[in-house]
Amino acid sequence: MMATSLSTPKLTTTMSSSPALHNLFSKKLPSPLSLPKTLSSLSHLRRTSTSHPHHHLHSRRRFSVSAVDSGNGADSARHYDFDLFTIGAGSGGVRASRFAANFGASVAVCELPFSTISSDTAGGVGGTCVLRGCVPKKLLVYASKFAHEFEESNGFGWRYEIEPKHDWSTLIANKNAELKRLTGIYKNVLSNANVTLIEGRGKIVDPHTVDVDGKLYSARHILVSVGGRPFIPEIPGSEYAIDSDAALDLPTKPEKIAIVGGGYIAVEFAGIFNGLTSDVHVFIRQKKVLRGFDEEVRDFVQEQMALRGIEFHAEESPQAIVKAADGSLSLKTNKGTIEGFSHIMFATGRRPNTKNLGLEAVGVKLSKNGAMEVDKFSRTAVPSIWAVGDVTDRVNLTPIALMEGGAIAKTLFLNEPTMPDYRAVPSAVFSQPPIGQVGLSEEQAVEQYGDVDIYTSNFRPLKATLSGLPDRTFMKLMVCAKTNKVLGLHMCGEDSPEIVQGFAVAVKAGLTKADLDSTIGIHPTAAEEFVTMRTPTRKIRKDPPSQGKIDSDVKAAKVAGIGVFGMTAAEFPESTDEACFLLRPVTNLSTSTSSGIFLL
Ligand SMILES: NC(=O)C1=CN([C@@H]2O[C@H](COP(=O)(O)OP(=O)(O)OC[C@H]3O[C@@H](n4cnc5c(N)ncnc54)[C@H](OP(=O)(O)O)[C@@H]3O)[C@@H](O)[C@H]2O)C=CC1
Ligand SMILES: N[C@@H](CCC(=O)N[C@@H](CSSC[C@H](NC(=O)CC[C@H](N)C(=O)O)C(=O)NCC(=O)O)C(=O)NCC(=O)O)C(=O)O
Repeated sequence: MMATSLSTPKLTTTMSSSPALHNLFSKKLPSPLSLPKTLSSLSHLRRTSTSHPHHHLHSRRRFSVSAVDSGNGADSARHYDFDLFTIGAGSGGVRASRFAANFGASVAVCELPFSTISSDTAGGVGGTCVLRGCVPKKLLVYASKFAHEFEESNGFGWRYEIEPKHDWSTLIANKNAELKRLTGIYKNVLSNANVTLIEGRGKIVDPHTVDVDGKLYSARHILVSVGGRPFIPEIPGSEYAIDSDAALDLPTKPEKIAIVGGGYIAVEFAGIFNGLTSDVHVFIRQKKVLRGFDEEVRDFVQEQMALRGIEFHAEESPQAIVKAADGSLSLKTNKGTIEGFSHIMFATGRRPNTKNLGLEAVGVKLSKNGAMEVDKFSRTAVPSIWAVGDVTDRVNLTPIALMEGGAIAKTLFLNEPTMPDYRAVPSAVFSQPPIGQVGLSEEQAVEQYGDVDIYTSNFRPLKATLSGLPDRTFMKLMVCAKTNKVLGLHMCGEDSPEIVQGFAVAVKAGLTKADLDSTIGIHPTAAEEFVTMRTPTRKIRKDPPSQGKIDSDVKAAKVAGIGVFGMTAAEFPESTDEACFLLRPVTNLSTSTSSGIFLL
């Protein structure tokens, strides 16, 4: 999976609203009271199966044929083929389906046949993350990193009799074999959970019926988890462009590639192809990459990538692609034409995969970019139809789809109405060097809190002293001047995703700067910098202390709670910090333009 974007808004404390955040928070929740009464019978069955694990299947059957009012428009006397029918076996769909089955529900999931490239007729169990996103991308990142490591090794005394050569076809064949293994594993995961897998294209024909290639299946609940697809803007010659699906499965290595876009996918693939020794040009319509990320991190990563040989073309928008007689491609932009590309890749965002699913006909509401609109429990306007993952265009990341899928299963089949928790979502960009981050950027922290202490460390890592390469590492903390809470923690440098995952636990648990100061470093590591930053690089104070406007706002928030669009104070986290972390994920939402919290 890849769940979604960088058109990230500047957060404000006003009522200005991000469409995506609005989606996330403004929907009126069908009262938990209207959740299926079947929940109580399921909960009973679950207890039965817990005490007698081997009675699990028996329990499931009894549940699936039970005729109980579902409170979701289901006919109480009706028999359904399944309690849950899931369309799409990606991260969110697999998670929801197998958890629901473990909770005693009878579950089917339909998915298209396996292919490395998605289309209207091909997909595969595992979905975007496993087959066309996170996993193959990371494998290619691993492949490409060796080039830098070979270079680093020289300063440590390594000599190669011949230059290491890379064999593209070995990499792609091994990667594809791994994808086939993984799709097999995911099929087993489903069958071990007693989920029925149906191969084919699902289309909703009524609120309780799915048509899979002409065969009808009825279900008490339908879950749509079909993900998204790469989006290429229509410009003359766009048929010559490749997207990320194709870029992960090219028959030959690009000699010279143009990558259009400055988001996650663009910077990750720029690193991949650069490491594998292609000549890489990145075209961004902004001044710099990764809109929505911390400004210093954006500058730093772009500078480091440029030092490794990637050429950035800032403020250049694509206008046309022309194919020459020799097969080479030219990219025409607002600033001129660059010739001689073997490949032109567009990494210009992804769109929800909602075409031809029958959604609008049954009353499901779609947003302007085709995303399914859902409430805080991932339920659509049609009470029996639910959606999770990238198809809802909330926070388009695999772990979020997993969380949403797990929450649905609990809500429907464990009698535990569960809202996904979007606070302090950490994320990484597997650029080279990679980025890890959790919480607010400096810009967001200042916007939300006013008085913020910024700690930064920009250093030459130990490894670079002998490698002689110009590699540096950048780390940054945003600390609330009033509460001492760590509002944001960012790192760009080797291993930063691995390092930040650990710190994200602490940030979610309410990490303060004092906690960091009292922690002993592990020496010598890059990570120890986070516990040895003693002096703020700068202290930002929005108002003179006596005027105290921000002070009183923050106090008000603490006393009265915080609202985020449609959420009531009761539903919302009590602390200001949590509210701001809740907003953080919008940096991953492609359609957002602005967002905010308001104080009650
Ligand atoms: N490591 C991870 O967690 C990863 C996550 N993902 C997920 O996948 C989603 C899709 O990634 P990605 O495709 O990079 O999308 P993003 O939305 O992150 O970035 C799209 C980029 O394309 C630019 N762009 C959009 N339209 C045009 C256009 N018409 N002409 C020129 N430039 C354009 C945008 O510019 P502008 O900034 O001006 O809008 C932006 O730089 C991400 O949102 C992310 O959540 C993907 C890969 C890895
Ligand atoms: N994190 C490790 C392991 C990677 C990993 O988790 N690999 C996955 C495949 S890709 S990842 C695909 C993704 N899985 C996950 O994200 C794993 C999630 C975590 N373990 C958890 O339980 O939350 C997913 O779609 N999950 C659906 C679901 O869990 O229901 C796997 O299944 N490996 C088995 C194997 O190799 O034998 C790494 O990066 O090295």
